[in-house]
Amino acid sequence: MSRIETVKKSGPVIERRSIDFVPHGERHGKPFGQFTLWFGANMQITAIVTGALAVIFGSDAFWGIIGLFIGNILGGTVMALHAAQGPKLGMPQMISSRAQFGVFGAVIPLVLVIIMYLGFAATGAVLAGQAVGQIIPTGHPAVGVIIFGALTVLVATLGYKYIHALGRISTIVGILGFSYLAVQLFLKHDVVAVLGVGGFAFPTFLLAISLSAGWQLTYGPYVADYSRYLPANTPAGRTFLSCFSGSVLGAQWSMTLGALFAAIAMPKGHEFLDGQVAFVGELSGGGAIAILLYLVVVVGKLTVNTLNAYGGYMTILTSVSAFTRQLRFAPWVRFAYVIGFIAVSVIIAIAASADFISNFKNFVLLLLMVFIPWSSINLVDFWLVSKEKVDVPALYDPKGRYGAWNVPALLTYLLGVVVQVPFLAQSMYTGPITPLLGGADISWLVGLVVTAVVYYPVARKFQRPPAEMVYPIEETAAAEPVNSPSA
Ligand SMILES: Nc1ccnc(=O)[nH]1
Repeated sequence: MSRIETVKKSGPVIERRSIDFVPHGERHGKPFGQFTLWFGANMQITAIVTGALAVIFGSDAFWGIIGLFIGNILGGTVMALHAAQGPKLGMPQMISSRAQFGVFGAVIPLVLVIIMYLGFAATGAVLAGQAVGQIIPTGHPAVGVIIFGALTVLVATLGYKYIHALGRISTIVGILGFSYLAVQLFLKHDVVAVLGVGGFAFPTFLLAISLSAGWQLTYGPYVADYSRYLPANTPAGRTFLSCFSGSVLGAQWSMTLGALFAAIAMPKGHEFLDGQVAFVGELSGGGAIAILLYLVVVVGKLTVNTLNAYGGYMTILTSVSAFTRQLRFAPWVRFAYVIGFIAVSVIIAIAASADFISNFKNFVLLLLMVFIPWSSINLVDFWLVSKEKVDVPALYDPKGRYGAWNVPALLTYLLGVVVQVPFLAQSMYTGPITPLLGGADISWLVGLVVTAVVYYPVARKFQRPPAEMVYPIEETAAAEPVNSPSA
C-alpha cells in the first residue's frame, strides 16, 4: 500500500486523484463552477479566429453570427450532455467510455483524442506564444511559446481546484477584456455598415453552423473531467445548464467579435488573418492597454490549454492503465505526463507556426470526424441504454461486465466514421455529396445521427448494464452520497 501513502503525504495542495473514482466524501463544489470554467475557456482568441473563419469563408457577418449561434447551441447540447455525467461517474470521461467499448477497445478512440488535444495544445501555444512575446519582447518567438507551456504545466499539475480557480479568473478577465474590445470595435469602425451586405446564402450559413458546432463538440471527451468532484446527487439538469450556458455564451461572444473583425478587416486585405494577436493589440489603441489585452489573450488560452494538458494526461493514463492495470497514480506521475505532453506540443508549435489558419480549420474538422461517433455512442449508452448506471469496478477489469473489446460498439464506431466520408469537405478530400450542398461540411451531423440510430438497437441487444450504480468496494461500506448539491 506504499503507493497510496505516497499519494496521501503530498497533502491537499496538489490534487491527489487522477483516473480513479472520487469517493463521495471528497465531493464538493456547485454546478455554477461549470459556468465560469467553460465561459472562461471560450473567451479566447481561437474562438475569435473560428468566428472570423465563418466570414472569411464567405458568410455575410450578420448571417454568419446567426449560424454560429445555432451551431454553438447544437454542439453545446452534446458537450453539456457529457458534462452532466461527471457527478454520477465520479471519474474522467474517457475512462468511462470503457463501459461502451471495453477495457482495451476504448484505447482506439482514446489515442485519437490524445492526438486532438496535442494538436489544440500546439496550435494554441503558437497564438499564446505571440501574445507572451508582445508582453515580454525577446525577439525569439520560441521564448513566448516556452513560457506559456511552463504556465500550462504548473496549473495542470496542481489540478482540479486550481483549474476551476483559473476558470473564475478567466471569466472576469475575459468579460473585461472582450467588453473593451467590443466597445473599441464599435467606436472605431462602422460595424452596422458591414452587417447584412453579403445577403443570405445557404452553403455559407451551413458552414458557419458547422464551425461552431465542431468547436463545441471538441470539448466532449474531457468536459466531464471537470464535473467529477461534484456531489453524486447533483441534479443532472443543473450541471447541464451551467455548463451549456457558460460554453455557448463564451464561445458566441468570442465568435461574434471574430466575425466582425474579419468583416471589417477584409476589405483592407485580410489584416486579421495576417496577425490575429497583433490585430487585437492594434484595435486596443496600443500602449499599456494593448499589454493588458495581450494578458487577456494569454489568460484565456491558458485556461483552455490547461484543459488540454489535464485531459490529455488523463487520457494517456487511461490508455496505459488498460494494459498495466494500475489504478492510482502519485502526483509526480501526473507531473511527468503533463510535462511530456506539453513538451511535445511546444516543439510542434515552434516548428510549425506557418500557414496556421488553414491548418487549424482542417485539423478541427478532420479530427472531429473520428470522435463524433464516440460522442454519439457514449451519450446513447449512458442516457438511454444504461440509464446513468455504471459498474465502476468493472471498468478496470477486462474480464468484467464490460469485457476487453466490445466488438458491436467498435463496429458501430467504425461505421460512424465511414458514413461521414461522402460529406467531408477537407483540403485533402471532398466527398461526392459535399458539392451538392454548396461545399459545406455537414459530416458531423450525419455522423452523430447515423451512429445514434444504429447504436441504440445494437446496445439494447448487446449491452448488459447493471441494475444499479455499482461503486468500488471501499465506497459501498460508506453511506451513499454524503453531500447535498448545495454543499
Ligand atoms: N477543445 C478545444 C477547443 C478549442 N481550443 C482548445 O484548445 N481546445
